[in-house]
Amino acid sequence: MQHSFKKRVVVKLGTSVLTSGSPRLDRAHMVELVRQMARLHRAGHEIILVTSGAIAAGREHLGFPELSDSVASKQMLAAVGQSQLIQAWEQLFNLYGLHVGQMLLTRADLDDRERYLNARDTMQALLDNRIIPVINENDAVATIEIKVGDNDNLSALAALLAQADLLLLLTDQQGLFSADPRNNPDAKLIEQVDLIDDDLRALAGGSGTNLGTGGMATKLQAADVAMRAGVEVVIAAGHADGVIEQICTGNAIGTRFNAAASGLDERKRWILAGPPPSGQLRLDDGAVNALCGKGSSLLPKGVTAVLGQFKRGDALQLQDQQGRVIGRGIARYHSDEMIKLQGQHSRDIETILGFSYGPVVIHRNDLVVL
Ligand SMILES: Nc1ncnc2c1ncn2[C@@H]1O[C@H](COP(=O)(O)OP(=O)(O)O)[C@@H](O)[C@H]1O
Ligand SMILES: N[C@@H](CCC(=O)OP(=O)(O)O)C(=O)O
Repeated sequence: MQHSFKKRVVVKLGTSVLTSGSPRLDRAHMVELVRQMARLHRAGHEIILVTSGAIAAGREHLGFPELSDSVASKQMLAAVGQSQLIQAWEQLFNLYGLHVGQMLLTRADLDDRERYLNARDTMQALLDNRIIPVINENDAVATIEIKVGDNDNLSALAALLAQADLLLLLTDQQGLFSADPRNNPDAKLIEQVDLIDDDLRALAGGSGTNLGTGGMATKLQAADVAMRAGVEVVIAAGHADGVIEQICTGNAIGTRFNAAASGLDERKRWILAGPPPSGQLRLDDGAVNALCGKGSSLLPKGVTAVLGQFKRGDALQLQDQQGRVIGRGIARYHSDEMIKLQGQHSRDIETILGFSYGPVVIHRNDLVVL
């Protein structure tokens, strides 16, 4: 095996790959995937596994019980299945003398900066000790409000948390096609993507089965976040021969999303990964140019509208006059204060509010332009 440089790789295995489309975990195929990951690990790469399949494994372990479609039933299946799943991974990696460490995450663990840093430190400690982090969403306890909701987006967040070089989204298709190949036999594989725009998003449908969550749509969301943070992304078939090794050694396979030229620093990765926006700011053209072109901070003068209720420290979405999203940032002022400051000069902040947290409403260190 030829390896140009040692990579930190997040491998996301969808339910579709782990069950091979059947109602059971396909343990024979899991062995093959572990063999590839273990070989890469031995060659010096660092592997982080994001595994789906807890709910499928729970169903299988309980003998396919007749259950209602309630959240509680799914949580019960996830609780049973997650322990089956982690045992399977532990046993399989043990065959190669490797240990795994389980990290069950929810969005709440990543939104809060303190908890995000804790999770990052745990991941780093596992990797420093050559242990394979095995990640899934904490489905057994996570309610809809605090869930990431799908493992594609969760794996992108894991890639940001770990500052990975590469994210592999392995699924039951060869990659992203010009239409869902399940209903469009003429659909063509898209081999290379430099920019994810609305036209591309329109091609990506939901899951074609009731096993997977999110389909290609969530894979594109994940790829978008990861590539902006400087992580290369490949969507490929989990059953293609030696797929993980092939991708890690640079072979063209599946759909490759080129990473943005420069990665983001640690705090900006968290802004991108972390909190869903609590509100929006609409900006005038001058402010949009200053942010996008010159990397400036946002001054109150450039804000034309304040939408939503937010506190100082909350994440905000930034839009241009046409409502297009141009970035994300952390608010320096409360929404009530921001309303009073919009369109005003920075030197008047103290007079208007009776205090000041400084002349900018979002500092450039707290800002990610998309
Ligand atoms: N443009 C597209 N290209 C490829 N697959 C697509 C596309 N649009 C929708 N899909 C569907 O996405 C499915 C893969 O996602 P999903 O079922 O969530 O699997 P996983 O368990 O691997 O996450 C495919 O089986 C396919 O039916
Ligand atoms: N966390 C869930 C899987 C959620 C999910 O996104 O599934 P998939 O689309 O198959 O990657 C589970 O372990 O069953």
